[in-house]
Amino acid sequence: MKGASYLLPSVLKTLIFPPLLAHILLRQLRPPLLVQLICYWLSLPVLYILRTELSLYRTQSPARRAGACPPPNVKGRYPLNIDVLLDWAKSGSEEEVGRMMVLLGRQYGGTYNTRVLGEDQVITTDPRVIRHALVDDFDNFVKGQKTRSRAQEFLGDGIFNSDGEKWKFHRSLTRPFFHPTHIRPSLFTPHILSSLASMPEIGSAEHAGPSEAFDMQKAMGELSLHMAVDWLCGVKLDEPHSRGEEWEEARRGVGEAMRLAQSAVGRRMKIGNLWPLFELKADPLAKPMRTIHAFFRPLIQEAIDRKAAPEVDQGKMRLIDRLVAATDDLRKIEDQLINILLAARDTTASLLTFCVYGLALHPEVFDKVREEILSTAGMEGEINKEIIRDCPYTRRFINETLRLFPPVPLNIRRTLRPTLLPTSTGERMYMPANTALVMCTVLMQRDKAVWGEDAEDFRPERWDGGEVDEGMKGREGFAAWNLGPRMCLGQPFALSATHTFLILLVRHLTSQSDATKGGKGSRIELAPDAQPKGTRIPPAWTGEDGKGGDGRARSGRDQVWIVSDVVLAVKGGLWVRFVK
Ligand code: HEM
Repeated sequence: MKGASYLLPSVLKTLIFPPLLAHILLRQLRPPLLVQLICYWLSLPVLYILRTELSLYRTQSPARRAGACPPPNVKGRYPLNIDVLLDWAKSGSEEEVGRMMVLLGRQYGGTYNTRVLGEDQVITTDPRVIRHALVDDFDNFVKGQKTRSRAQEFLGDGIFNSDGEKWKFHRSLTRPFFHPTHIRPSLFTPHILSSLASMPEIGSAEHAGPSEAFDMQKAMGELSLHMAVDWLCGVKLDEPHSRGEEWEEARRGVGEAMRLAQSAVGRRMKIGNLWPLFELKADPLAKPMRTIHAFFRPLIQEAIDRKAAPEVDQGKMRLIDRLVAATDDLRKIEDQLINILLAARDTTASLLTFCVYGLALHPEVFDKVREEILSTAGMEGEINKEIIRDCPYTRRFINETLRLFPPVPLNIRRTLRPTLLPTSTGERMYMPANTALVMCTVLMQRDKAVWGEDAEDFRPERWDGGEVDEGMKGREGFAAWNLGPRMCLGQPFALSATHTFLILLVRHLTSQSDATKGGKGSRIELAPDAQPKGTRIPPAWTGEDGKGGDGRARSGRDQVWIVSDVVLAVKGGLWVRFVK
């Protein structure tokens, strides 16, 4: 049975062992059956509490010996913090979970232990702690066997799902292909132009007044899939092909199949060790994985045939060719392609979506971006790296979007050995071995203690000051690309694609704040009226006057409902329209 190696010990420990122990103890006393049954039942919570207290003691004494303290434990109203778990489960959206984390953070500081059901789970928004885990004590903080086993059928042993030597192998194999020489704006331009042409109004001929509203998030998801598959495999998804019916079906379904596989793995992560019990009836990964294999396998075969051909056109070399040249292991090649498609698609789609959101929400920022782009890139002509380099304000705009809306809002690691966490308050916190650390990048990047009183404001100007060229790698409190040896490899891809997209989009648009300045073109507006039922932002979050509310939605600044659905996304889609 899948996952049995984790499920069985868990079931034994939590459900079988306590009544068994009670049975052995009661054997001599022979109480009436009803008393026996009550004792069996009570044995479950009693043993749970005893184990919890023991593990607490085991953490506190080494912490004291090391001159440190354990992270403060959340003190719920009910034993084992069941109320925290219930609040967590009850809260209808990620926004509410985020708010709970903010509230817990206010009470317990930047690093605390939820200890739900007696299990250590340290949550942090402290930049020092995050830096320690991702950079300074990198070898000790791993993805771990538990995470790996939950994603094994989907990600295999690929870069995302491996640690140690395997991870090093994958990283060094693919790293050269992420060099900016393999990533040119011209690679993205045809896909972006075709995406823009399919948008209402931009695609149509002369049109006055507001256009039909459409879901920009969906459009960005499709665009990112097309760009990533082309870069990985050299295949244009909308071009005719001769790979047969089965591949055609896989081509149409691969985006959705990736989404389903990701959400099945995400669900396993949330459920924990007992996930196999929830998959007894059906394997949620079976169907999506069939589509994903049917998509990639013929492409790998084509790359193998290309390898055998006498002359390979270097200009047309793609990552798939590099993988095929480096190994004969088809499973490894496929794992790596799936991992990188996963890494590239939703993250880029999320960044592009929130860039459009930021432009629509902040007309004055839009006008600055537009002015810079038009004075550097003009209204037409090819886009190249020099043009992108000469758009520093646009880069600041992208950084600010990544700060407030990081596509990967949190990251999880597990300790191999005990460690001392250096915190921003100067205190050192003891973390035992085999303990999960949840790093909430999104909360750290919105934290006033880290970014100042205006942390919740969208202000690209905060990135002024010469650091931009270094990609803000060392900026304390910014980890949208991750930090340290596992830092995102795809940064040049995502940035080049996003700059190219912004340049091409802005060429179609006029000034947002002053129509008289703009000339031809449209403005882009959010279309809350088109938002599907049940996905509009609740009024209590934004407040009557659109300011303040109850503290959620960046204290009422946001006008859409933001959720963390594997990556950061807008609930129900980002509905916008172009207005002449
Ligand atoms: C805005 C877009 C993107 C953001 C914000 C982003 C962010 C991240 C983050 C936070 C990680 C660390 C994940 C972890 O530790 O579990 C990561 C890893 C990674 N990213 Fe990205 N990413 C983006 C786009 C891309 C793209 C376009 C590609 C490929 C074309 C890519 C390839 C990778 C790879 C291969 C890794 C794994 C690195 C490793 O474990 O050594 N990313 N990315």
